[in-house]
Amino acid sequence: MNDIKLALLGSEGAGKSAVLVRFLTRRFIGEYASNSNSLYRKRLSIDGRQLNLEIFDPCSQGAESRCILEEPVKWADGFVVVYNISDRASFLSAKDTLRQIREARVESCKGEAEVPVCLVGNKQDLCHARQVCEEEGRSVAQENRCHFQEVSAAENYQEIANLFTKLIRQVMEHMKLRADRRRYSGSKSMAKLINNVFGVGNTEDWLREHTEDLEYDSGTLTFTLLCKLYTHSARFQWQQRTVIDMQCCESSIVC
Ligand SMILES: Nc1nc2c(ncn2[C@@H]2O[C@H](COP(=O)(O)OP(=O)(O)OP(=O)(O)O)[C@@H](O)[C@H]2O)c(=O)[nH]1
Repeated sequence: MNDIKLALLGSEGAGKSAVLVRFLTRRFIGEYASNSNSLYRKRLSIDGRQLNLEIFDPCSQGAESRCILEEPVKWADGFVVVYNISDRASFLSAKDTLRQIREARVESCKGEAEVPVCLVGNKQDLCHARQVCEEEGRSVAQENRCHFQEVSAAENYQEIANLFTKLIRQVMEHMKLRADRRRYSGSKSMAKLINNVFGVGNTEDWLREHTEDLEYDSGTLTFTLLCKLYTHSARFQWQQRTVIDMQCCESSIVC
């Protein structure tokens, strides 16, 4: 089962808790306690996959608020940044939060800035008092390469459910991409190791020549690769049993 961690960020009163509670319960509750950080847990199924969802709703008041960005930015796999369309200051603060997420990710995740984020303009029902036009929100989202959605936690459940579903899908793809990248670099290191230790110039030919007993396990897309490594010169025989992911092995053969 996948664990997915999301964080809601935004200035005080933007409607973070309202948006989140709408998603979790389908209800709009007028007032929320806002003097403490909250962590919500929910199990759900998306595209047939069971997920453990954790959503952090930080308190944006008092002393705790000063450090909220540092922790969620490292902890979360994806972000919902909320502003209030009838409060320009909350929009400017959301812009700044997007910038801080990008910068913090670059620092803490070795250049991996592309964490999934959704910018949300809340309180769409207050459009008579609008201070931020929809186009502005969309363009800031484009600049930051994130998804954008205007919603009203007070009036609409479906848009909020859709935006969370979209974000969770994006997070799952992002996690898969990162795992593939790790596997690929792992397989490259393995090929390098074989080259260094055994002086084999072309890993692809070498693997073909020296690999026996491939045992496929189609269910998990893994197989056991039983390598028998023979030195050229003499009777010295190596046996090494390594479980390698199918994709990993394919990329090691390619490289
Ligand atoms: N009209 C309208 N009011 C909303 C909407 N969403 C939230 N509110 C109201 O805005 C106020 C603040 O909402 P919260 O969800 O507590 O905002 P928050 O961002 O979690 O605030 P903090 O916890 O203080 O950071 C509450 O009075 C909500 O009832 C909305 O979509 N429309």
